Amino acid sequence: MAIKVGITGGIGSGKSVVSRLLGIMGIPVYISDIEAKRITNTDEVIRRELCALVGEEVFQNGELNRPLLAAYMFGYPERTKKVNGIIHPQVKNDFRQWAGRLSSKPLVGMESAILIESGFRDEVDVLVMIYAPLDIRVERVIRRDGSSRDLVMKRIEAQMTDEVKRSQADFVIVNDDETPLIPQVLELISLLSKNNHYLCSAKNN
Ligand SMILES: CC(C)(COP(=O)(O)OP(=O)(O)OC[C@H]1O[C@@H](n2cnc3c(N)ncnc32)[C@H](O)[C@@H]1O)[C@@H](O)C(=O)NCCC(=O)NCCS
Ligand SMILES: Nc1ncnc2c1ncn2[C@@H]1O[C@H](COP(=O)(O)OP(=O)(O)OP(=O)(O)O)[C@@H](O)[C@H]1O
Repeated sequence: MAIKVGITGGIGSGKSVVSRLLGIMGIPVYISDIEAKRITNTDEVIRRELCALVGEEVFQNGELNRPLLAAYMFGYPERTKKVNGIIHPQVKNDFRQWAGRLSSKPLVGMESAILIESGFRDEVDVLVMIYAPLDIRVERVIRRDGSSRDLVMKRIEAQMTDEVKRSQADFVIVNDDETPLIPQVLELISLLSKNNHYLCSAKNN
C-alpha cells in the first residue's frame, strides 16, 4: 500500500514546483487543480448542479467558463462553500480510485491548496506544507498568471491561514527564494522512505 503524501500550502507557495520535483524523482502526484478541472468539465451531475447554482452561462461551448466561476465564488464565502460542495466529493472519489490503481508504489502524492479545508486530510497519511511569506506568494502569482493583486487576495481569503495549515502539517518545506528547496525535498523523501525502503527499492531497480 502506497504511503499517501498530502502537499498543501497557500496559492503561490510553490506546491506545483515541489510536486514536479517529486514527479521527477518517480513519485506520482495527483494535482487536484488539474483533476478538478477535468472532472468539472466531464461530470454530468457537477455540470447540472453548477448550472442550477450559477446559471447556464457557467458553461460556454461545453467548457467551464473559469473566469465567470472565479468571479462568482471568490470574495463570497457562502458561494465558495456551495461550489466546493458540488466539486470536492467527486474529486475525493477520483483520488481514491487513482491511489488505488497506484497501490504498488511506495509513495504517492496529492497536491491541493485547500487540502485541509476540503476534507482531504484523512485521505493522506502524511501532510507536507509548503511555506512562503505572503508578499512573495502574491508577487509570484501576479507574475505567473498576470492576475490583479485584488484577485489574488480574494483567493487567499478563501483559503485557510498558514498558521492553521502549519499546525496540521507533519513537515514544513520553506520555499522563500532563500532557503534551498531541493535539499528539503530530498530530506522529506529520505524520511518517508526510512520505513518503506523506497530508496533501497530504487537502488535495486
Ligand atoms: C474557480 C476556478 C474555475 C478558477 O480557475 P483558474 O484557472 O482561475 O484557477 P486554478 O484552478 O488554476 O486555481 C489556481 C489556484 O486558485 C486557488 N483555488 C482554486 N480553487 C479554490 C477554492 N475552491 N478555494 C480556494 N482557493 C482555490 C488555488 O490556490 C489554486 O491552486 C477553479 O479554480 C475551480 O474550478 N475551482 C473549484 C475546484 C477546486 O476547488 N479546485 C481546487 C482543488 S480541489
Ligand atoms: N523556488 C522557486 N524558485 C523560482 N520560482 C519559483 C519557486 N517557487 C515557486 N516559483 C514560481 O512561483 C510561481 C508559483 O509557484 P507554484 O505554481 O508552484 O505555486 P502553487 O503553490 O502551486 O500555486 P497555486 O495554489 O496557484 O497552484 C510559479 O510561477 C513558480 O514557477
